Amino acid sequence: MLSLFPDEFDSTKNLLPFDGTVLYFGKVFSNEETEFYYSNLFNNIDWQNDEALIYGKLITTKRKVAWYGDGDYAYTYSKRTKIAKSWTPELLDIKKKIENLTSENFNSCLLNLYHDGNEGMAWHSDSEKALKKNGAIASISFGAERKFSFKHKASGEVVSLTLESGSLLIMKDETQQHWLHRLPPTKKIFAPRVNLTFRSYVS
Ligand SMILES: O=C(O)CCC(=O)C(=O)O
Ligand SMILES: [Fe+2]
Repeated sequence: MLSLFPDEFDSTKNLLPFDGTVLYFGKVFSNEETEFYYSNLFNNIDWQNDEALIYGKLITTKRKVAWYGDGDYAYTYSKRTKIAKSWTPELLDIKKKIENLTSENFNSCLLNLYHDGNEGMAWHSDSEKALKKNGAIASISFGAERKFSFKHKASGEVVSLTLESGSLLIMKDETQQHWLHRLPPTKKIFAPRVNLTFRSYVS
């Protein structure tokens, strides 16, 4: 499609055809902010190797993760429990900006560090019981551009887009009930990507 404004995205247009809402805002941070947050988060976040229990075996992933929030939430993910750390000033600034842009509120953030295209995230939905039902999840990307896909659980229909550095994506309404999402691995990307998913937990 030909567009006069190829860098602008209609953040009111739902990318999903049914059963949920996904809005892509494109780049919402300036190039300077994007560079600043990328290196700040890369260097200062308390990154941990993710651990998952898969068929009873403890697996350590190459991708690194961190969890920050308002309170010391205990968060169970892949059957491992983690306690949220207190916000850094930069994470709070990002959270405020995203809350203003989306008119949503978030109380925690799961961060992912993908060192290169070999690392990704398999099909899943973010629908743990502790998450607010049908609450919005805001996904912010800094660093390498990566493809991101949704797959409808019943029909198998797939919707894909590219997540740019400095961009914001929102998943809300029944999205997590009806759609899986993933970050496919790729042989073509050699640079790291930092991803932040702001979420709302109920205690
Ligand atoms: O890295 C991404 O863009 C997605 C991460 C994700 O789906 C998650 O943390 O649940
Ligand atoms: Fe997810």
